Amino acid sequence: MGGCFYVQGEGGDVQGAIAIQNLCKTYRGKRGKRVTALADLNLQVEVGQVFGFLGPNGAGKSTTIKLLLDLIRPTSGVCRLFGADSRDPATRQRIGYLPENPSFYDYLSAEEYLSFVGSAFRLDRSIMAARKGEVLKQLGLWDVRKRAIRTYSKGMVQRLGIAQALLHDPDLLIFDEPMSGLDPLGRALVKSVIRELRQLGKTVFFSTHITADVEAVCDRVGILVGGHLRVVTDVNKILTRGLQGYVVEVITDGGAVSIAEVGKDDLQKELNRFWSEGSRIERIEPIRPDMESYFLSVVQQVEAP
Ligand SMILES: Nc1ncnc2c1ncn2[C@@H]1O[C@H](COP(=O)(O)OP(=O)(O)OP(=O)(O)O)[C@@H](O)[C@H]1O
Repeated sequence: MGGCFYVQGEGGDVQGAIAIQNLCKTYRGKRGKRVTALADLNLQVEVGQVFGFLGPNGAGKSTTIKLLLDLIRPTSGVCRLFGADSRDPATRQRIGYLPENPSFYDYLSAEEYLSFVGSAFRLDRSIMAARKGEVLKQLGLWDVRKRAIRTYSKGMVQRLGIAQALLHDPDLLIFDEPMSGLDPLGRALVKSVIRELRQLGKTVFFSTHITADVEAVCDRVGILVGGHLRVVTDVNKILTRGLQGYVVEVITDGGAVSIAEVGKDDLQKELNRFWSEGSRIERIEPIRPDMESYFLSVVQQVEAP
């Protein structure tokens, strides 16, 4: 098993929003058995990036996030948030956090719960009122704001989890599987919230095992497998490299639709042939590896004997 592969061409702020150095976490499992959840993690996330932390189940994603938030202690290593030690409680003021399985005081309404969160962050009364309205509307919870949380669906609870993370207008959002439990509408909503956060210059770090979500919203991706960070790269670099060929759809002289796969060096030759046969070119699409095939290839490399 090799080390982490940092793809060339990345620079930026030395401190960054997140800087993780030599982070290790070993749990004591059943009968004192040691479980190495994270092995020597080094990772930097720049200010303003949307970073997808991708990995299969049990890869160590939640462990990393809990370490970043000082909810658990590392076996060794350090995490820095905007240059400050993540164990410093003052860093919390700049972070919004969505846990993996959010659960709230469910006898409260969303509005009451957000007031509780706002007071924990010592938000000024008028700012709190304005922010509560903004995030409730942003997450589609305005109409149900006075209902007890226990009457909410799973997706509504998840969206409230994101609303409470945004309430104090933090600079860094750390979301543990933000799209989990959401229907397609909810997923689209959360993706648009993440894009809005990027436009505001916020940094978003979120864990997921859903490759399409990384493809849809992330600037950068880190792939974690079995506690080891395997790759950190720009999402665009994965999506634009490795052209394998083209799908060409043509309408023949006789009006029939024909779809052909053409090798990446044969496009011009094949187009000339179609034209000479009197066919009309309807569609040309490049065939490239998507995030899913890239992710699978990284995981399979690790699993290969
Ligand atoms: N409190 C704990 N005690 C013992 N082992 C633990 C504990 N928490 C996590 N682990 C183990 O550490 C490893 C990493 O778990 P972690 O929850 O960080 O992974 P994950 O990538 O978030 O997984 P998932 O996508 O399933 O949530 C797993 O083998 C898990 O069983």
